[in-house]
Amino acid sequence: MDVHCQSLAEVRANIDRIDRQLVALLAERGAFVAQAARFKRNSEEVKAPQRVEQVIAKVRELAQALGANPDVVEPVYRSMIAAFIQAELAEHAALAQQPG
Ligand SMILES: C=C(O[C@@H]1C=C(C(=O)O)C=C[C@H]1O)C(=O)O
Repeated sequence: MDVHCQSLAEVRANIDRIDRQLVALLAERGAFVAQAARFKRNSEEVKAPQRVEQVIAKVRELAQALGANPDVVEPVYRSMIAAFIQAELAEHAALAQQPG
């Protein structure tokens, strides 16, 4: 991180720029999470707790490698995945209502 801001406004402009990128990535990630529902038989498979722990371990390693704080990244990811699981459960229930 080599940008040294000269004002709070400059800090916030950078945060706003990054938030736009993050939300775009969340939209893309969410679309793939929704597709996962098609390949699962029940809500336990939707929740996939072993996969959650794999993702957490992976992003903690990535955080170390990329200069992020793993103790910030982990709770952010746990919260994000919990919300995605709720959306995937809703998608799974909607698919179960469809004929065929
Ligand atoms: C997308 C999946 O479904 C859920 C969402 C996950 C995620 O957001 O990374 C991980 C595991 C599951 O809880 C999956 O099983 O891969």
